[in-house]
Amino acid sequence: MKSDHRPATAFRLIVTGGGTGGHTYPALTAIRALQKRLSSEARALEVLWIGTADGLEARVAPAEGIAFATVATGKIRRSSNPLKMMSAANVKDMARVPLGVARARKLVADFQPDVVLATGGYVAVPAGLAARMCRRPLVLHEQTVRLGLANRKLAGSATRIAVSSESTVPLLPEAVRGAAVVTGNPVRPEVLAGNPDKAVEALGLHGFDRRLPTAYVTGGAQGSQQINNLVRDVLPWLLEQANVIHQCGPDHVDELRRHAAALPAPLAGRYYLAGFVGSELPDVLALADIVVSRSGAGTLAELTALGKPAVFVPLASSAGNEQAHNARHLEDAGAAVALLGDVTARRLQDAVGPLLADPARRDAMAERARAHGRPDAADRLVDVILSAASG
Ligand SMILES: CC(=O)N[C@H]1[C@@H](OP(=O)(O)OP(=O)(O)OC[C@H]2O[C@@H](n3ccc(=O)[nH]c3=O)[C@H](O)[C@@H]2O)O[C@H](CO)[C@@H](O)[C@@H]1O
Repeated sequence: MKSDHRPATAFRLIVTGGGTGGHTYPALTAIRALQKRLSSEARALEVLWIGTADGLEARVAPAEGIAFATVATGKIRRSSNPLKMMSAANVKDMARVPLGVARARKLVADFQPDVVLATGGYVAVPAGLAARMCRRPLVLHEQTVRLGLANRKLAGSATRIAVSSESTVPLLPEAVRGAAVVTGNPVRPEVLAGNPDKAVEALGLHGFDRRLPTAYVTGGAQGSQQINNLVRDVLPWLLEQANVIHQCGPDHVDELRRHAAALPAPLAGRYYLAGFVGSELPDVLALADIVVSRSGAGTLAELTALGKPAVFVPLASSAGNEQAHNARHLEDAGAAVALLGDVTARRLQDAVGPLLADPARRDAMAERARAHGRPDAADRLVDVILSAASG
């Protein structure tokens, strides 16, 4: 018998963005949330991710079974010195931009997406421009308070600009403000579902003293030399009162391990070093009573969605000093401690010590952090994508 029910056509999405975790994970989370929404309507999703060969997205997308294509991009190294801006590396990279746009244009023309979603990072520029050339709806997602460089370039071409904070809207150029929608910054759902005991098992943390609080120290995907040095300087003191999981960046593990070899036995058992925390991240966050961290937008979205007391050591050279802004914003809300300016080991001790000693203070801070979380950000971004597709 002939059925009247023809399968609805698949929704076709091109995602572009990446480089760091801050641009990659929101894209991944949006894809998964869109998939879930569409499958509840018995509709399929077809996705193509356009990224760079050496960014985090080149590992994340294929691991999730997402079709992945690369384009040449121009990574412009910012400098206040105009001579440095014209460095050989910058000039060479700028020359690659037209190549990237041409390739992206072909990819977009062939794939015919319903929407192109750009989540920032310099790779987003060619595919974003290609969306406009091929007259496909372009949705930008911005994680930070001020638009990043790629999103600034694309803002004039965007159908919608999804932003993570209300305070972004007045900072947008007036001509594009009408396209802004506040969604929040999507957090991977698994990050919100960690289990502390699993972290102990998976990482073999059997030397941890569970009567003590646990501190998770993280410098972002590459690690932070500054945070590593600070922690190294206070390590014996810190381990007297806490277990410590220290994510230090893949390039710094050996050096820190050599340093830790001098720790006496009970303290050494309470110290766990990792270059990068992969699938265990949710469980590590669940185990953590406090977090010492850079204040990138992705990390902040996760810590506020979870409600974790944090001590932030912002990256001073982040674009527009946005990490300092992020950290100060949460400190003003009583949800974190922000160590701005010159951070010494003494300042870190003075910030971390009272928190480790006072569970009630940690709880109050966690509560205030949670008030800033937006666990529904992925769903809101899906609404924006679907509405952009329907014109
Ligand atoms: C140096 C730089 O340009 N930083 C920017 C970059 O941050 P960057 O990507 O470095 O940092 P974010 O805090 O935004 O995101 C890091 C992500 O990686 C995850 N993670 C980290 C370490 C680890 O071992 N395992 C792991 O999974 C974190 O949980 C988080 O999801 O993009 C952010 C969002 O646009 C900006 O706010 C930052 O200023």
